Amino acid sequence: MAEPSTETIFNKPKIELHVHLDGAIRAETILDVAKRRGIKLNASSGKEMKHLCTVYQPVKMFAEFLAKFEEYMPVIAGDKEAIRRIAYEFVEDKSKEGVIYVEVRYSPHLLANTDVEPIPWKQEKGDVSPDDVVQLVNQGLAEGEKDFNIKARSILCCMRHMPNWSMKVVELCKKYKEDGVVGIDLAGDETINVRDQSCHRLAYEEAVRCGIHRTVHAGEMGPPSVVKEAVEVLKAERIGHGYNTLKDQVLYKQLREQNMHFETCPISSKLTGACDPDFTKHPLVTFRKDKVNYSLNTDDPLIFNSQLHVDYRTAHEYMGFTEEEFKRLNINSAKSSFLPEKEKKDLVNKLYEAYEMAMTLKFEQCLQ
Ligand SMILES: O=c1[nH]cnc2c1ncn2[C@H]1C[C@H](O)[C@@H](CO)O1
Repeated sequence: MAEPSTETIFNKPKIELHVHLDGAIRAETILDVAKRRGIKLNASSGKEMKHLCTVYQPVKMFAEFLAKFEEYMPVIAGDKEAIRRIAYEFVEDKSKEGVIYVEVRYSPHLLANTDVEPIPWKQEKGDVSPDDVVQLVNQGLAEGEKDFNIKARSILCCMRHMPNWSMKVVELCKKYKEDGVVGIDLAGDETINVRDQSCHRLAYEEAVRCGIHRTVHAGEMGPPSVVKEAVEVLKAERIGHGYNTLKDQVLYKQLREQNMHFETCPISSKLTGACDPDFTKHPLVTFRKDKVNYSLNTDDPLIFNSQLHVDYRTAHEYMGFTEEEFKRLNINSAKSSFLPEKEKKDLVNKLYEAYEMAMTLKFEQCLQ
């Protein structure tokens, strides 16, 4: 199968709802920060660094993909300047891809080196707490918004294997609700056996109680039961990936009727081994045919050595997506964003204008 070309396929304003900040760092920045901090790396150029971080072929085990973060997270974590910088540069990179609104996600704990148990990435104890991380990311995103004329909001991740972090995550979502944090997520390996998931559940219950928007990584590697649990127990409003929902047709029908939003990431899904590498067999083909509510996203562009236009081109070349369908999915993405209602409406109208569509078009019509 030929690789998709790099030409931009949908050169219009786009929305991205599923991208990990720590999976979207510039390779050059990692090198630069490592040099400043005196951290030795097995790479001496941006190109070599990128090579170290990239997954080129579908991995056999999801853990192989997650292990890539170990190559560079010790460089960025615990460094205030680096954390602010990656958030700022992220906004610049997204603006260059034609994204006008992005929701970027990360685990505050995985970038901290104090008030986190255990301290991640074998770091020494330092002075950057999960709370500091959120403030630094907020600053970087806000500066980027000003300089690059795009809107950037964030989602804080709980991690599947770290239920003891989850209550702090929801507390941070509450604390920074007016400062750019729009939702909570549950990321990591869905297939691992965590004995006691009750802390995730309690965190999500608190999120519901406080009006914090909720998404959950589910049905990427895990079975449809994980999706069901995400919706029924964790009250997820969107599903991260969700491909395996198709293996339970009753659940799929129910979620379609609910207009559930699926945050799909085609390139990611091939390289993590979540989906058949033949894109003509991708779950997105079915989602498209059924006019489901979904977005197109990069997930971890550093690790997949990719950019958003590659996902769009893949959808066009292998799945037959048309310009009209790209418009439709972006409008649905805007409508499924975690922005407050008024801002959401403004964003949707901005897209209608950019796409030269009638402003009065209703959501229901758009879904047809
Ligand atoms: O595709 C993914 N599925 C599940 N977890 C993921 C994926 N991409 C990144 N993560 C994890 C690793 C990151 O450190 C964490 C927070 O962004 O989320």
